[in-house]
Amino acid sequence: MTPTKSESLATPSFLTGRRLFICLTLILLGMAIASDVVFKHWQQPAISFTLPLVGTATLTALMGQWVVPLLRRLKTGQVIREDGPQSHLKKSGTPTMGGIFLIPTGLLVALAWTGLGLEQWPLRVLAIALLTTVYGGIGWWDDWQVLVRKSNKGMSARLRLLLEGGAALCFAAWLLRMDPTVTTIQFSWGWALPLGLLFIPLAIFVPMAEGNAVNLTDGLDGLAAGTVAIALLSLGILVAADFPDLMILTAAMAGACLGFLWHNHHPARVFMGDTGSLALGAVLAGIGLVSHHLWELLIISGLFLAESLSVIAQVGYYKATKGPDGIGKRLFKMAPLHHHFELSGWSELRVVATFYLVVLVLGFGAWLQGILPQSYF
Ligand SMILES: CC(=O)N[C@H]1[C@@H](OP(=O)(O)OP(=O)(O)OC[C@H]2O[C@@H](n3ccc(=O)[nH]c3=O)[C@H](O)[C@@H]2O)O[C@H](CO)[C@@H](O)[C@@H]1O[C@H](C)C(=O)N[C@@H](C)C(=O)N[C@H](CCC(=O)N[C@@H](CCC[C@@H](N)C(=O)O)C(=O)N[C@H](C)C(=O)N[C@H](C)C(=O)O)C(=O)O
Ligand SMILES: CC(C)=CCC/C(C)=C/CC/C(C)=C/CC/C(C)=C/CC/C(C)=C/CC/C(C)=C/CC/C(C)=C\CC/C(C)=C\CC/C(C)=C\CC/C(C)=C\CC/C(C)=C\COP(=O)(O)O
Ligand SMILES: [Mg+2]
Repeated sequence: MTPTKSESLATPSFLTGRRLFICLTLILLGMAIASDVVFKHWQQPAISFTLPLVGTATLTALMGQWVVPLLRRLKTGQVIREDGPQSHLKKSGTPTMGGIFLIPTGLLVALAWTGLGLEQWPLRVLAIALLTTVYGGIGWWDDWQVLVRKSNKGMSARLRLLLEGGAALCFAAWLLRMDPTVTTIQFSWGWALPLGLLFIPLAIFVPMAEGNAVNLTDGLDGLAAGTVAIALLSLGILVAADFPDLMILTAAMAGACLGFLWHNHHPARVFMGDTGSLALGAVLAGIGLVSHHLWELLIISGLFLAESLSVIAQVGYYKATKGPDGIGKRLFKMAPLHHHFELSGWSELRVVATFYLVVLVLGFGAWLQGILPQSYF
């Protein structure tokens, strides 16, 4: 029987959450192995993508076997917002705060691996781990407030942005002392932009932007963990040559996302919550800032940027078009962007698979634009 329009828009029959998870695992493994071959990491296995990726993925998946039931017992069931997509109401009660095992596992493996494997004190990894932990703590507090208040109103947005900004400022201060050359933004084709002290507001903006953007993206089963895993590996490939410690951090955190996806792929048994999403944005931002790869990070983060811009545009347009009745107009069926596709008849799986593809293309584009000869521009 031919599928109706909505069914054909919904999910291709072969696509299931588990198959999408397996497909993503194979893609990430392929990216890691190919990069290890190109960089000849086999000569020194401690410095590789594949081993920390696989090791952390396995560890995180095993951790989840214990933590997910614990979160369920602790009644950390997600409060689903009434004004979100109605299709999400059936997710009510899914344990959230899954970031409490995703983030520490990835960071601890990265610290141990770089400390032992590189025989150097992983100061850069430690600083990024600290920023990530603070952002995860802010997210955890927000998740906790939501659970305690049984409403989707967490910590006030103002307080949250203040705490995020403060943490980012401390990180920026450390970074400027550690590496004053970081104030010159490197673009491709030899272009550079010396920002001087203007680097400080940018360095505050990036972690806040990435953290909140990943938080907004964290709205469908497996969406945030999968897209961030791709983004991390894509960034890791770009920094591998000059920053082996940061390469290992990207592989470990991508592995943690992959292990988390074992529990979070559709239908999700756990959500990462703001605990995980804010932290994952922070780790992306920290690596981009420390490695002088903000331009490439911006390209790789294109989907996260689109999700944020969709919210900003929707709210701004709604407020600008409010009539006497206080009702405004909408640019999208619903923001963030993934909800717009859901309300357009796409199944959750179809949106997630498409968004994975988008981030893969962006990651490839970030790499390609860096190797194109300068003569082209
Ligand atoms: C504000 C925002 O963007 N929130 C999004 C963000 O929420 P967050 O708290 O981080 O979400 P959680 O992490 O707590 O929950 C995640 C949920 O995601 C699912 N999930 C997660 C992980 C996973 O593995 N699987 C999953 O399935 C699960 O359901 C979880 O519960 O991120 C969320 C995830 O992406 C987004 O869903 C949140 O977006 C919601 C829908 C939202 O409110 N977005 C706004 C941009 C918005 O306004 N959207 C409207 C639709 C809602 C609406 O009509 N709102 C009214 C009332 C607004 C007033 C109130 N929200 C407020 O803050 O004052 C409305 O009038 N909105 C219009 C557009 C508006 O702008 N009004 C302004 C404020 C005004 O002046 O009136 C839309 O786009 O139409
Ligand atoms: C866009 C950009 C680069 C701006 C720079 C801003 C700045 C301060 C610059 C100062 C220095 C200067 C003058 C620079 C000029 C030269 C320049 C711009 C160089 C560029 C160098 C470069 C390549 C930078 C790239 C940096 C980078 C990687 C950016 C990441 C972009 C991204 C992924 C997202 C951006 C999102 C965005 C447009 C704004 C985010 C605003 C923000 C911090 C938070 C808003 C969050 C939001 C939309 C909604 C809040 C609701 C929520 C998150 C949750 C729900 O809340 P509740 O329901 O639980 O209450
Ligand atoms: Mg959230």
